[in-house]
Amino acid sequence: MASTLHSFASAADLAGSLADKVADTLSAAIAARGAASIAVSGGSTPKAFFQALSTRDIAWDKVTITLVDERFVPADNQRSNHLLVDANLLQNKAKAARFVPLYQPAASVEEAARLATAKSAEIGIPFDVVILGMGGDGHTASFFPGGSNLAEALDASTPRSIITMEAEGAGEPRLTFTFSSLQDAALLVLHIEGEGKKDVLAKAEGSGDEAEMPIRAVLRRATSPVEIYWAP
Ligand SMILES: O=C(O)[C@H](O)[C@@H](O)[C@H](O)[C@H](O)COP(=O)(O)O
Repeated sequence: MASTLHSFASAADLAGSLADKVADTLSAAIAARGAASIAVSGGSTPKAFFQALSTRDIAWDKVTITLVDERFVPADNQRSNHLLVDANLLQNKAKAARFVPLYQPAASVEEAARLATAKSAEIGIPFDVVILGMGGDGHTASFFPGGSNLAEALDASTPRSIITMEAEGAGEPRLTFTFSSLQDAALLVLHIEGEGKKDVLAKAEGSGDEAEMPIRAVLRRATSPVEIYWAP
């Protein structure tokens, strides 16, 4: 599917503009069906965007927030994406939103994925908003090159679910929504910052296997247009 690049002079300008766009999309969903959903990424890039979005005046009590992926660590662990969202997005007006975690206290990451899949089923499909990031290796969500379940994660026929992923660059075992769960969001955003990530994007947009740079699956096969938000 087509992608559109939205370039901004600064990260602050991007954060404000993306917060406005997401708030408008969530409000339109609430107006249409009384509810809205958003799945966000972790990492370092989205912090300013989360803080800007948390101040937007929308019916947050009608919004469900979840994560596109999570490290298999509890929410009090510094590596937790839940902790990042709690500290930066579930603040201010957005405190009223419902949050659905991916991490589940379970004997194994596989059992946690089964529990998380069951809990996420109540969110409804497709997501109204999905915010993806991208690593320097071309991963997105927890679709890492060489990942233990990468083929299953990227297969469009894999049912919408949360699966596990282990990979050299991932740190802890991961819990990740599948490509099929994310790729048809009403608003599908890839949020990247810095010249380095722009170079990675240019390489990903070129030829090569999806397995080498899994973001390619989104850029090439997502049914929704990909809105790329970039700032230096
Ligand atoms: O759990 C995570 O780390 C994210 O979901 C991951 O996919 C992230 O979006 C990229 O790794 C980019 O991370 P940065 O924004 O820190 O570069």
